Amino acid sequence: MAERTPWSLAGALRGLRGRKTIDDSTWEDLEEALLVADFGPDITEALMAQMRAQVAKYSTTDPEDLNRMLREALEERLAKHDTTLKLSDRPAVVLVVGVNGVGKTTTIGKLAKFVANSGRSVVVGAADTFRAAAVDQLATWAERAGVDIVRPQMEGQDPSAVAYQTVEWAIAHGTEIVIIDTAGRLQTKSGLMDELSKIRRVIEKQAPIAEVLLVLDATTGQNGLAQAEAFLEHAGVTGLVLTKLDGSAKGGFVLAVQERTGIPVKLVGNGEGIGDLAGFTPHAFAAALIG
Ligand SMILES: Nc1nc2c(ncn2[C@@H]2O[C@H](COP(=O)(O)OP(=O)(O)OP(=O)(O)O)[C@@H](O)[C@H]2O)c(=O)[nH]1
Repeated sequence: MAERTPWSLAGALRGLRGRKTIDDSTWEDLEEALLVADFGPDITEALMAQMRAQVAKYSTTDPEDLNRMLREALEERLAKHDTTLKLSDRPAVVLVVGVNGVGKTTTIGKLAKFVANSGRSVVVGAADTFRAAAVDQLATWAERAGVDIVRPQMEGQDPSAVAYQTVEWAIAHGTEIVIIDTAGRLQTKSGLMDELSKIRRVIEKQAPIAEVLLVLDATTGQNGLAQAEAFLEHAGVTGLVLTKLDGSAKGGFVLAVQERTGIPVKLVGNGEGIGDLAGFTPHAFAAALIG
């Protein structure tokens, strides 16, 4: 993550760092940079208070000190959650959920490749039977990633049946990792949540669920989070995936979303290519954020 990113605060902080001393305009610029980056008012206020207190405590006037303190404060807050993917079960079943268009299918393709690259066998399950095109799209990604796929046996098959068959297939073939795609939208919210809980129940008849990953589009920032509320309330989410960070100026959203939901960010999507997915490391992210 060393390259320049649109979500880095480095540009916004350049003016601040270019000054000889910390003054009133430093604080104004810092506050604006934090708000523009979508940290949200609460975190912005807390960070501002923390930085003012630290600057006073160490009686520094050097903007470089402030920059370093900010990076350390962000890293400390980002590291409050365990951001590692838990894939030690065999099979390790990963359920991927989220509203349509956020990048679910793309993320599954990238994740399949990411896991396969580390030498583990993978099968993906096309349990988004709601849209026929979704199955074909997932099949294309599975092929690119060089992993197996279990498709519905007929159009519109019960998604939980596909999820069940995928896990069954993995157990029969000794496949280590199972990644299941789910529909983003049904007619009603309760229909969607009933379907998800049914998928969970049938999977758990055969294997525990290792991770439920909620995919969020970083370009929509905190507004997009509202759309995902039902998943957060009912889907048993264990980790967040932030997609489209490459096209987003909202680097602060990463911290905001983690603090607001209490759920760790486990993966970050940085582009449309199959290699554009990275695990989430607070130290590296804080460094890239501050620049
Ligand atoms: N720039 C960028 N684009 C992304 C990223 N992830 C996904 N996309 C794009 O976002 C669009 C939607 O991605 P999909 O994977 O089809 O989203 P989905 O959530 O599966 O959508 P449905 O299949 O409609 O439910 C596609 O054009 C992807 O190429 C990312 O990390 N960066």
